[in-house]
Amino acid sequence: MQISSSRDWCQVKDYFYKTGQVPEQTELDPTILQMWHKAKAAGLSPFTPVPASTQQPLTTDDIRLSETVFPILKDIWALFKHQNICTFFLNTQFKIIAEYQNPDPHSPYHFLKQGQVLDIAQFGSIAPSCSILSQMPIIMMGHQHYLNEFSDFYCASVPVFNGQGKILGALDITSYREQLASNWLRHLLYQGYVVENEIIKKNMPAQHKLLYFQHSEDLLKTAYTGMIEIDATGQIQKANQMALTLLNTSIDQLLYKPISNYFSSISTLASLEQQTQFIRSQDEALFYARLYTPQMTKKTSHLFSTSTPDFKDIAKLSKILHSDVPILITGATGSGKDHLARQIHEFATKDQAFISINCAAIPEHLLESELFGYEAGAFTGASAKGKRGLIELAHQGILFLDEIGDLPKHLQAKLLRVLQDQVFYRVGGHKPIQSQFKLISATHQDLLAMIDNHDFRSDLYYRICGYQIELPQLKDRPDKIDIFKTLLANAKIYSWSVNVQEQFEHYDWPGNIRELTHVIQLSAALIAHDSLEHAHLEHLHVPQQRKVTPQSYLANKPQTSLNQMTKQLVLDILQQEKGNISQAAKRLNISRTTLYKYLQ
Ligand SMILES: Nc1ncnc2c1ncn2[C@@H]1O[C@H](COP(=O)(O)OP(=O)(O)OP(=O)(O)O)[C@@H](O)[C@H]1O
Repeated sequence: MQISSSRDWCQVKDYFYKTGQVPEQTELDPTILQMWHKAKAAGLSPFTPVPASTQQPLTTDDIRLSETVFPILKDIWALFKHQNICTFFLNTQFKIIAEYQNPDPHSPYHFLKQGQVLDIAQFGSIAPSCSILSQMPIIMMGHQHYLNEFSDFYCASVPVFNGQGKILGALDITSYREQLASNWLRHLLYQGYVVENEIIKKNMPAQHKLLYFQHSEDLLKTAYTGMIEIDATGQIQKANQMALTLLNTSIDQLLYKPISNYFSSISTLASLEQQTQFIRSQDEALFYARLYTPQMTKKTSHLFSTSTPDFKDIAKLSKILHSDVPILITGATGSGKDHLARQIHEFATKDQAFISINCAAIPEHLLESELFGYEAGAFTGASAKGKRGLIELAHQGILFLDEIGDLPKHLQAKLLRVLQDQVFYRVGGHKPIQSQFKLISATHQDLLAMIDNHDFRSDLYYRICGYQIELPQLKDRPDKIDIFKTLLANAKIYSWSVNVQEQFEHYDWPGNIRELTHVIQLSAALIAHDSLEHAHLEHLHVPQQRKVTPQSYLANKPQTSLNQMTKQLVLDILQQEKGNISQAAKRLNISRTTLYKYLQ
């Protein structure tokens, strides 16, 4: 049967629903037909409505897999975003473990959210579940979806494997409008290879090696390379899909066999480590080949982390934020998370609101009303007029959630809903309020460990961590001398001795930039001229022979810890100011609160 219109399709589906068969000669991919059968067996009719979206938490395995998948979804989205697509990865339990799309509350893809399970019994035939079941790439157009509600959707999907024949899930591109899905499929096939190769490389034991081979030398280092993982005895442990195609074999035939069974001319594997050479397969095909011991990339527990954080490139971070990708800044206390968030804001959006809140600093019972606001009379002591919350105030601006790891669990759930729907309710309110903001979050805590301990929601983690930047300790920062000089200049110190710089370089700075700031402020308050000759950092550990003559204010004091030293300085200044806290704080160029902290 030639199906040309929507009406024809409705008739076909109706006939199928009544008889369990499609009219004779209907052109329908057998895999899709199989899915229709499954949907019907589960009690679905083409008229069954799409269920309301519900998200399940991600498991640790899901999180690890999405670590690899997420950057690839970002690339796919960047390439096809003008076609108004949504792209996602569905695991073998049919759960979306990562997605990328425009954060529009009215988007037709509102049900394609991370954590959503798209099982056949509720959603009928969709491309990625078809790919998972058939282990084949697929395009599903309009009415080929079993549910009529999906008849405007066009989708392409490819399966992704783990190098040992096991399917991990499917990459998908979905669009609400008719598009050239075959273009997507070509790109998805390429990205499917990228994911598979990454997974093989990431999970490879240190003593294993990777054989890359291809007919063309140009393809050897691309995603299209054949890749075989070999253990120390030369036995095959894994092979990617391209290797199977090139050798015209199946994974079962290849696994755990000696590599020499497949390549007759491999005499010494070691020579392939030096340079690219020709090797010959059993059926006499010639390949360019090279053996690699991949650099073990340091396994970080953080997702989407930049390998070399680009501190100077605030412009880049600002661009990322303005493409609606939320940024998560991690790093130890005092490493400059708050400072960086403000710099990102200042770079491009000075005239937009920057609303910041430290989730650890506000008592738990006040945090909800601070964030979400409240209606008049919402609770005892509430203002008669009600109050707008910070989320509302951040509309069209930036919301900075500092110490997000300290957000209580019930507020994590509430925040998640705002991030998903951009709509929230004030405490005691019933009117939905819209707020669209860019999100920067920061924490010194290991959120993945918190997820494992059920202290932080994995779905929220994914919402806030579109791009992660980890600020290292001050002592490890490549630009630490620049920071040192900037802070000295801020304190109007324009010259200093070599010794001062050495002290700076030898000390560990456990309190990071905050500690350095305080030390410099103290030094500035205590020096007579604007040159730091011997400084008040002198007590820090510096090789003995390089010390200058002790002339400083603290020269005769015994060596002690930085905190004790700072406290001593504060006490001395306080004494000189006859106990006047304000005067002492002013002279030390620190706040009264900071001064009190030193006195504790
Ligand atoms: N790149 C920088 N250049 C100059 N000063 C900086 C820089 N980064 C941070 N600072 C200064 O260091 C101090 C601590 O920085 P900040 O408050 O941003 O750290 P933090 O990581 O947010 O700390 P915490 O986790 O304790 O909140 C601030 O006084 C800040 O102005």
